[in-house]
Amino acid sequence: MTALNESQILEKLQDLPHWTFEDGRLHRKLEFKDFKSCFAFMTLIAFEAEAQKHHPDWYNVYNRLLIQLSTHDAGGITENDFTLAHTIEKLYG
Ligand SMILES: C[C@H](O)[C@H](O)[C@H]1CNC2=NC(N)=NC(=O)C2=N1
Repeated sequence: MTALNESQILEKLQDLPHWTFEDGRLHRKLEFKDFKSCFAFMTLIAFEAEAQKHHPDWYNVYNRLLIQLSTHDAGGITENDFTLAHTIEKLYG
């Protein structure tokens, strides 16, 4: 899958108002009630990531989660990142 250029990325981000494009990755910060609900959500994403064969880079501190999406194989952002980002938004509700 080919990497999208910056204007394509910014256009697609219009549909993802909580996401930003930083340091070559799509970023989303999420906050939960506590660690348990955060980790439960990470588990949901993990199963979706397996199904999509596309996996997030992420960083968790207690109830906070930073998700950073990119396509390692393409060295940039691809449709796969946007598909996973939309899945994450849907699951977060
Ligand atoms: C073979 C396997 O599908 C690939 O290595 C997948 C796995 N998950 C992946 N996830 C992400 N974020 N980028 C990739 O390039 C990638 N490649």
